[in-house]
Amino acid sequence: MAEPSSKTSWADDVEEEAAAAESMAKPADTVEEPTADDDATGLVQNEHDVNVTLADMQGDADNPLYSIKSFQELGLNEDLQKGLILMRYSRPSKIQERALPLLLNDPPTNLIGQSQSGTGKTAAFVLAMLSRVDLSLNAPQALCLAPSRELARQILAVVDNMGSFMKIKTQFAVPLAVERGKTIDAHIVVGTPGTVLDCIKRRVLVAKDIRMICLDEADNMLDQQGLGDQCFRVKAMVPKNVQVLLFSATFPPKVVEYADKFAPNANKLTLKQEELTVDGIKQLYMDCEGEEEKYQIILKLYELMVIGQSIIFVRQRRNADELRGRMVADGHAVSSLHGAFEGTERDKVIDDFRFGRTKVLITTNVIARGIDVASVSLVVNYDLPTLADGYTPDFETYLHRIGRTGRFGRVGASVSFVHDKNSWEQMDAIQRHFNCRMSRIDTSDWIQAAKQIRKILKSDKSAASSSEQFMGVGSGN
Ligand SMILES: Nc1ncnc2c1ncn2[C@@H]1O[C@H](COP(=O)(O)OP(=O)(O)OP(=O)(O)O)[C@@H](O)[C@H]1O
Repeated sequence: MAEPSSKTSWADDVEEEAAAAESMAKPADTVEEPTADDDATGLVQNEHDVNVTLADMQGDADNPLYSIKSFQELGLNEDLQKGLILMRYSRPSKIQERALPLLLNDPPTNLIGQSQSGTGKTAAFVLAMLSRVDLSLNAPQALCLAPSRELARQILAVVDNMGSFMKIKTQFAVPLAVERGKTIDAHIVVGTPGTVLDCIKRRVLVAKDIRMICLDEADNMLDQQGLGDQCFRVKAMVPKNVQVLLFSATFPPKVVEYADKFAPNANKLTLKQEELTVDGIKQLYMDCEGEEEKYQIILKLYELMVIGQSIIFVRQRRNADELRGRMVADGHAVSSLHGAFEGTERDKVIDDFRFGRTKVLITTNVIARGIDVASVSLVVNYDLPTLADGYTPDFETYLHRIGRTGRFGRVGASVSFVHDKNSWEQMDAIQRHFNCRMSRIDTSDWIQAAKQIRKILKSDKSAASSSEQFMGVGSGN
């Protein structure tokens, strides 16, 4: 495996997980890893302030949510169909409609699935996992790996909800979540790679019946030194004929090699670079005089606007702590979340936000990917995302960050702050990379600026991407 690239603070947060798992006490009875030569949480969320006209979008052939088939036609069993009714999913999105037949076909074939943020990739792989497990066998059969505790927890909730009418047993596998001295007999295990690897090595998780392994945010995991290595080690410890699923909104060229190695001969559902952005997310920017003015502008934004829920992304943990401290001192009710928080503390912060008890969340890249809170209508890039050098723009993270709004056809806006030569260059590069244009919000006239943002957030229908289409469906394309 080639040297993975170094990433931003997101990497710090997830690598902590890896380190924590490694440091868990190892009883003598551990499983030897093959060498390289061997080949309920019941989360629900509030949806206030969100308008969506799904029927129109699902009938529009150019929309990522478009579908021509029903879930029944996709051959899902009755219990799963009941689960979908419970979750109020009436029609599959394009990625669900395309991926499910490929995933459920026999003999099982690997799949690399790409689709824009918020278009329902989770349901696609969760339905596949739930369809493949044999409930009469009380042993782990499907593993789902995600890069953060929050995302693993969210996926687990989807498995539990969708599987409500099945006698499915699930297990959360993140640091300290697996009870000491117990062997995992759950059918589906969802966790972070370090903990899952540790469970297998300690024989807490017996991997011989694993038939499916799914990586969510696969590009991010395979691209990172610690996580990528752990994912490959987990895969080396499950049966060789396992069906591998890789899902993400982004698969940058530098990761394609790892993806092909991890999921050989896969069917591929991919997007072109210019199809990656969701048009329902209006991308804006604000021109700030300097670092201090960024703060004055964020205050103004929250004073003048009534925003459903919003996420403010900053570069590092200390920036999150500082910004939160200042905003709280200035009378704003904001919370913050980053990798230095303890597990249960992290759960509380994210749950408070998910249930609408808090409205503004300041965070690092730790929740840039996958987190699904429907009523987030604004994402602020207080600091634009960069690679570890602090200068090169991190295109994928930008896309995932803004994708925390505009979920499944909803309308949302992102505002990026630019304040110096570097941030201007980064913004330019992002626009060129995605062939998109960010609109300027004039902060010298706040009445106008507030009107402009309000108009965007109030529009009741997104113009979801018109150029979206899947390419290269077929083995090994
Ligand atoms: N067929 C459907 N009908 C209605 N809602 C759906 C359907 N499929 C998914 N959703 C909802 O759409 C939202 C986004 O789905 P999901 O989180 O799976 O997106 P994603 O593609 O994985 O996004 P990301 O790239 O950000 O991880 C969720 O709230 C989910 O419940």
